[in-house]
Amino acid sequence: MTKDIILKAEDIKKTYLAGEKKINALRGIDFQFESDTFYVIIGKSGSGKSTLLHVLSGMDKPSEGQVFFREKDLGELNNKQLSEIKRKEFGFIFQSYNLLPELSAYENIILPSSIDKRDVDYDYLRMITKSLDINNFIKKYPGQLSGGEQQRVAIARALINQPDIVFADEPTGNLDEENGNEVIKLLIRMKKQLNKTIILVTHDMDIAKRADVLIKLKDGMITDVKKREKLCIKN
Ligand SMILES: Nc1ncnc2c1ncn2[C@@H]1O[C@H](COP(=O)(O)OP(=O)(O)OP(=O)(O)O)[C@@H](O)[C@H]1O
Repeated sequence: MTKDIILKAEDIKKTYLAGEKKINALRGIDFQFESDTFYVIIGKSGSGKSTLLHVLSGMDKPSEGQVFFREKDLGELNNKQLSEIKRKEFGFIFQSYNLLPELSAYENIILPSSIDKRDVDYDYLRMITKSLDINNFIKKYPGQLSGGEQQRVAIARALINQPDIVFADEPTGNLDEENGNEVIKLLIRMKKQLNKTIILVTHDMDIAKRADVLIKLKDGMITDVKKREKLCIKN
């Protein structure tokens, strides 16, 4: 079965200026991301992983090259159109969870819908909170939750608007091994259940082994791409 191309990077370059010095964080990235696939981007510190995730997700602009979400060139969109895509079609998960401490888990989860003044789809909400096993602490506040529980709430929040793509930047970076594994298991389960594309950045080789497609970055360039058949590991 052929899958849709959902996101496309064409000759992406990103240069930062640090004083007089030019840093070539991305040096020509070409890649097509398909729907319903778990991508892991791996590489050493400074190889450009976070920069690539930021550019792919419209959080930052490339210095050169184009990013297409479906047929739309993100660089051609105005701020309003871009924020709409980021709110409705993309979900974000960060290492630091980024939950609002004064809101309960439930209020944090539905926040993206409230911001958009959208009705919450309660059947969908029930399905994701059940799958992520959140219901027994849904009324608690982030300060009352463990790191793993907070990250599960953050995953539910990233999924509430039923995005096509979830971008995750080191989502297990603040978790111990057991909770980190649980979060990855849940992300993979949500991907299968909801047919999402996940693009995840990590240093962790154990997570990398679970990717459908593993992308290796070195010095701002893709040096290797491995598909699951070749990874030969089952989830
Ligand atoms: N805002 C910035 N200003 C200047 N240089 C930057 C900026 N952001 C990143 N860089 C530089 O760009 C290069 C790539 O950084 P990036 O954060 O994308 O790497 P990374 O692979 O995600 O690293 P890590 O695994 O440590 O998070 C590095 O040399 C970094 O120092």
